[in-house]
Amino acid sequence: MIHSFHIFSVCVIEVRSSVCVIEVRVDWYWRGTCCCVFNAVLFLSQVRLQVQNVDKPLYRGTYHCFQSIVRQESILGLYKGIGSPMMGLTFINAIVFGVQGTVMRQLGRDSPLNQFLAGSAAGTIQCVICCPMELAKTRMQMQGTGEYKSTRKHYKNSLDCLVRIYRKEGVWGINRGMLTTLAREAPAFGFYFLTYDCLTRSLGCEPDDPYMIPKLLLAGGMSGIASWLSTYPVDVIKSRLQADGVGGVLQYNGILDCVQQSYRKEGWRVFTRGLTSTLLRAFPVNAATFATVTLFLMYMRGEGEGVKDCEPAPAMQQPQPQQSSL
Ligand SMILES: NC(=[NH2+])NCCC[C@H](N)C(=O)O
Repeated sequence: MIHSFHIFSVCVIEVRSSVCVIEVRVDWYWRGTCCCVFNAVLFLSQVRLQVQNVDKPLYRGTYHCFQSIVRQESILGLYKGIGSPMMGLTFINAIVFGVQGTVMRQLGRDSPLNQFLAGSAAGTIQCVICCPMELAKTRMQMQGTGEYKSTRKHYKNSLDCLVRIYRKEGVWGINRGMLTTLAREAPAFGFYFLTYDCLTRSLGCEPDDPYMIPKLLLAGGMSGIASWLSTYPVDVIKSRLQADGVGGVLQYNGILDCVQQSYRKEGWRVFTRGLTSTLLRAFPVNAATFATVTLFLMYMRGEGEGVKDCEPAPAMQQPQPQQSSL
């Protein structure tokens, strides 16, 4: 059910205050499952490499990380922490594309600055879900490894993790890392939509173009990579702050202390830890996400098959009220 919800979220677009949903074909169910599993497995190596203790490193790189996890925690170890993204991504994607479209309509003019501002607004609002979701994911992924071995069975699952943190630390506790999440997501989503808008315009993604879908996939994948590269160092600090305390001992006294300790111990390279697996994941996941949403919006604008006389619009332009017929 959660897998279909995941694809459902990419198809649920807020259009003119009415939510329209297209039929989700069965084969998209399995694409959603693969997308979520691919997402979670690469998210796992990203966090493990970002947070591991440099004095006693467990992993030498992305591939060694996969090998070690399969050998020490079985193939199921790769799916640690999959629960929270499976639940959270449903609502995050729906919020992101709904808010971005609404803000673009409010801003009126489709310009690069407005694309960046609308994306930043979407990235800021979705942090309400993204921060607790990534806190649970990070803690589930880190428990039972390295110096966290003693916490092997501390949390039963992602929901149990959030409930325990809430009972012990209240609302502040489940929003640990919110400042760094906002510092990462607001600019990242601005670049996410700005890059996609610029690339789809320069590639000329027109409905009657035989290469439209490959161009949409390329533009979406590059937008995901550009957005992660834009604020990746902030993501490393966020992961370290959210993992802090899993073994019971708090290592950092806040964001600045985490930055200073990390840089002092490991140099500037610390801010690229886990970047390979992040970029390996960012391209296909965002290629699929943006292509699906764009094709859906084209369908809603009546630019689909057989409709040739309409004026091609920017890829992410929302349909006019009279076109939203669902
Ligand atoms: N932190 C970011 N780069 N956010 C923008 C991309 C978000 C996208 N849902 C992904 O997970 O790749």
